[in-house]
Amino acid sequence: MYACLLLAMHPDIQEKLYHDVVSICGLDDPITLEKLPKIDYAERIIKETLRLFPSAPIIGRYTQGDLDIGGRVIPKHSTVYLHIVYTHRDPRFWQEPLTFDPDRFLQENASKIYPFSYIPFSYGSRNCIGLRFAMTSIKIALVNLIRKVKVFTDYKSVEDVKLKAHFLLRPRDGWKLRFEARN
Ligand code: HEM
Repeated sequence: MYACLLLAMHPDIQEKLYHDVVSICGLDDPITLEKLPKIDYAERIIKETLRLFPSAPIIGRYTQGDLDIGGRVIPKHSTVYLHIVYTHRDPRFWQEPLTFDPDRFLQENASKIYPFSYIPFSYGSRNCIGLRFAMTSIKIALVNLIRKVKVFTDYKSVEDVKLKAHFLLRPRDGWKLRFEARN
């Protein structure tokens, strides 16, 4: 849904994705696993969407011992919350953090991404085991949708979308999305 919102706010990116998808998969051909890697623009769009709107906005950890982070000590038996949204929008790590730019995830730009500044699926031994399944299913859903419909929204910018965190990240004022069939 957030990818739809961002594509609706950026019709140029939506059109580029549409043309990429149609040139690789046609209007009705099944989206096969062989074709999926070729639609790398969709993958970059999803990665950039998960940067701006990580579905799991906050994760928690419990310290089993004192934890020294650059001279600041978090005592043992503390619960620590990591705010993924803030990390993903931190201007120390991301240039123009609120700009939707899928090309941040082009292979040649990947080296500029500061380590651990991008953690939509967390990191380490307890990271998301559904990562690949999630990326593949989101990609298939998005690609299928975008070749059939155009998406519109009343939101003008990322800043416009006020957030609330239930268990998952939600837009406080609703999705404000409209879909129109392509002919
Ligand atoms: C966009 C989709 C998804 C996102 C952004 C996401 C994100 C995350 C994050 C951030 C964590 C770490 C939680 C923590 O460290 O406390 C996590 C854990 C987990 N995720 Fe996902 N997830 C997604 C989809 C899925 C799917 C589709 C599945 C299952 C098919 C799944 C299964 C799990 C499981 C089982 C864990 C716990 C792993 C553990 O504790 O060892 N997730 N996910």
